Amino acid sequence: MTNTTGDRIVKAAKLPAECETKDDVRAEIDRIDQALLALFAERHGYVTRMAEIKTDPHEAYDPQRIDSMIVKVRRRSLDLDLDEDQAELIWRTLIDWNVNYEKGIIAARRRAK
Ligand SMILES: C=C(O[C@@H]1C=C(C(=O)O)C=C[C@H]1O)C(=O)O
Repeated sequence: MTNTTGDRIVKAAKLPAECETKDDVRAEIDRIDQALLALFAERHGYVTRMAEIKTDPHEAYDPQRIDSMIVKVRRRSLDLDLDEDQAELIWRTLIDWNVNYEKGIIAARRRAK
């Protein structure tokens, strides 16, 4: 299911306005978190593959790629009425972790040679 801008959205069992109790809200949050986790896991598979393709630990940090991603994240947050700073913080935290993850994989592979 996608929205008008072509973004994949998770079908809500209840829309926010239809939630009458805290448990109603939490059930929907849990449903979305489950979908987010699956997407994070899928994304991580590509980050791992990227670590296999890169040959130098210094390649792990790609500032141009990161800057372009943050521009897109902030712009799409605006379109989705999400706080841009919150979105940027989430993505920078994710990317920072991935950079260190990639560095570790690349460095370990080089040591093993
Ligand atoms: C996945 C990559 O490696 C790093 C991790 C990134 C990410 O988690 O999106 C983005 C840039 C890189 O610093 C990449 O170079 O595209």
